[in-house]
Amino acid sequence: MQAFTVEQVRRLEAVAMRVVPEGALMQRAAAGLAAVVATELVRRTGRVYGARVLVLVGPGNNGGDALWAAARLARRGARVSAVSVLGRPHAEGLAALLAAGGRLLDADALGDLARYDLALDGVLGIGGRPGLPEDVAGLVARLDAAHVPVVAVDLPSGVAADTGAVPAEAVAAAVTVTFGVVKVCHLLEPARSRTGRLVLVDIGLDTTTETPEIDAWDADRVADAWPWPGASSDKYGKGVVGVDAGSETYPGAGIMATYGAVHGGAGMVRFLGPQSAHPMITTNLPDVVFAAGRVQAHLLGSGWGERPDGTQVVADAVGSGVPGVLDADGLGHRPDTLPGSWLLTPHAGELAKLLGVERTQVEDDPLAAVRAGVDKTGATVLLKGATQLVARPGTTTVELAVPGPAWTGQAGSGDTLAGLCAAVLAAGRPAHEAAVLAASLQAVAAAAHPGPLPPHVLAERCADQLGAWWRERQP
Ligand SMILES: NC(=O)C1=CN([C@@H]2O[C@H](COP(=O)(O)OP(=O)(O)OC[C@H]3O[C@@H](n4cnc5c(N)ncnc54)[C@H](OP(=O)(O)O)[C@@H]3O)[C@@H](O)[C@H]2O)[C@@H](O)CC1
Ligand SMILES: [K+]
Repeated sequence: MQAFTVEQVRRLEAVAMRVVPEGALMQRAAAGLAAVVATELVRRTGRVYGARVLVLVGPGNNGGDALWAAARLARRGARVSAVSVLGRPHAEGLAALLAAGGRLLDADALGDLARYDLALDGVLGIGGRPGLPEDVAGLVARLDAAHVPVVAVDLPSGVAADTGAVPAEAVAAAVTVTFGVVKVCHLLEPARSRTGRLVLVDIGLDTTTETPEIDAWDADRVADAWPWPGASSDKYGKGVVGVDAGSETYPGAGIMATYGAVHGGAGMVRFLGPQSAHPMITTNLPDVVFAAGRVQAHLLGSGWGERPDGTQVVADAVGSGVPGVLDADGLGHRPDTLPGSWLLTPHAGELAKLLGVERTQVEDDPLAAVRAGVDKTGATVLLKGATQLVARPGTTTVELAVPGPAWTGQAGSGDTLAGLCAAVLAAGRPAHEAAVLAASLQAVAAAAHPGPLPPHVLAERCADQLGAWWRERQP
């Protein structure tokens, strides 16, 4: 699934408008919206005829879409009330609703909101600035308190369309019906959670002229793209990972990174971290070797803490010409520039530090931040967190890993994820693919189990997930 910016949508719309009659795009949008709302009404109440629908109407075309859709529902017998909450409503849309038997009510004449079966949020669309005026926010809160499900038109009003930020009040929708293309806010938290179930209505926009802002992966694509070993693969074909992670202070990070590399399918793992981790690794992962030698991907930095020789270790690994993953404390030891074959795996705080900005700046616009990480370092960057984003040199498109359950945000998850990334990297995949495959595998495995599970146990579930995918793909 691909997502686009508001500016791109406006360009696509302008191109389409040259070949379709005036108003045609809005009619396509309204027809698709009405069909989704009708299905939703039947699912929730068993009927469209007689169902009560409240339409919140803003001043722009978003309100126009809502009104034209509401007119279609009114013609099918729904009892539709519209309330103009901001500016002047779309004139033709309002006329169509009134002609179809709908009503326009004052905001103070809405009565008990609990009697509405569903509300349509047509307040703001892609022309909206984040946040809602106080009285609109109040009405939205009352609908929420009355448990009235909201279908958002194009996007939940109040969210930032291009970043997914929710800096102030915003609608929380059960369903969002969007038109033409998916927008960034539908895919990135915190706006993603306010989008509910997303339905894309085709209005005939040709997206091939635009570079997508986001390329979002799903589980099937991950399974198809996984570097499955061939019949003649040996351990070098699958890839050897060299793990220099953990420290005497934080031996666990090295152990968990090793769990990730082993369960991510590495052909062999060399553990080059602290001595104190050896007994635990020997007991639980006896296939791991402790001798230095040929590796096809490095993993450095997780749990290093203070590491006096860190800069030299990173420089030597980068200088070897082999790709690698640089995680956590290792990020502070990176050289000025890195090749794109190296993957940095910061969380928001670490990326903020790398960029010399406040953490909130990364959280408010993660797309811009992850791209800035690439510009600053030359490397491929995986920004870890509630939404996991991968940016790389040479393209503005940011890849989005399959999202996982919130409980995976725990100490040690990042170490095992770094190990999973290194396993895919060692199998010969480019850094951006290693990042998105590994992050997605961890998320899918977590979603398949009632967590929370400790990170090293989740690493084992990742291997189970790979096994399940493998079996599904056998003839
Ligand atoms: N593009 C397409 O392909 C198609 C698009 N379609 C539909 O059009 C929608 C976009 O319509 P749109 O451009 O009229 O903008 P929309 O969001 O309705 O409202 C802008 C108005 O709101 C106001 N305003 C903004 N923020 C505010 C705030 N926080 N608080 C208060 N006021 C605020 C703003 O005021 P101003 O900025 O002038 O101050 C302006 O008056 C799109 O989402 C989709 O539903 C479909 O029909 C099919 C084809
Ligand atoms: K809306």
